[in-house]
Amino acid sequence: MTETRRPIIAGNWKMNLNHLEAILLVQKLAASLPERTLAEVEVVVLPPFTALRSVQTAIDGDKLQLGYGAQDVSAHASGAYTGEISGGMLAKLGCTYVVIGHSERRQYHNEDDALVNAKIKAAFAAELTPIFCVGEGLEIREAGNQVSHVLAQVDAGLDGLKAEQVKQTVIAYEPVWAIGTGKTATPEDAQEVCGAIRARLTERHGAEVGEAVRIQYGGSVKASNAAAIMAQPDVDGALVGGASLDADEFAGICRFSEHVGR
Ligand SMILES: O=C[C@H](O)COP(=O)(O)O
Repeated sequence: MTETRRPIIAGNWKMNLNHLEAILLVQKLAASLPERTLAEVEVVVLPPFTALRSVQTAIDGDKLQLGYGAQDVSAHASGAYTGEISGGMLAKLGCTYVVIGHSERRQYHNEDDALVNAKIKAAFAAELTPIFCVGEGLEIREAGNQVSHVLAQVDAGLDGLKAEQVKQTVIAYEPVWAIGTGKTATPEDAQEVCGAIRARLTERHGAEVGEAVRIQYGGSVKASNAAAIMAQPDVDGALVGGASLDADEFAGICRFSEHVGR
């Protein structure tokens, strides 16, 4: 990370917590975060759709300094798409962010790069900020092709976007083999790919965009390893799964700078 990009730590709760449990977690998290952390770091929670209204009420009601968003969005604006949730619905709930292209959506729902691109465009149409996920599977990593694989995902996902939209996008690099497995990429592994993503953004969209985009690392991030990952120059945040369900652990990740003496 650098001083010019504000770190963003986002907790992807995945399919966990009902709306009552969600309120408790948000309140406990807010109580665990000191002012200094909240001034330095953008802290975001990404609950299931069913908890969004309750999380909105808790955050607005107590004026908590937390951002929030959803874990997916439809590529369509409205209509006969049973079970889907539109960007407009999320915006109306006060969401700032929406996760798009998470590897679990790609794997279990066959989401391809074209659909991811359409969803990113749908998010912008609703004035939501995408947290756009990319990452390689184990076979690709073992073959040493992680950089080219991820850059192809980045190019496809951002295809047709204006430079201003790319600049606003948060990109989450999540090596699939490190998600929920306890295997964390080394800080150098994370930097290799995040640095390549930034170089590609600079090449395609100009230096201003490349310098501005925030790139997160995701995959078994914990309070104990967050500081080393965040110390990498092109890593500006973390997309946290399992550890975001525990307020103390997630707050520990958000407080990463205390471990590097900043
Ligand atoms: O969205 C979050 C990632 O999939 C990481 O999940 P994890 O922290 O449980 O490995």
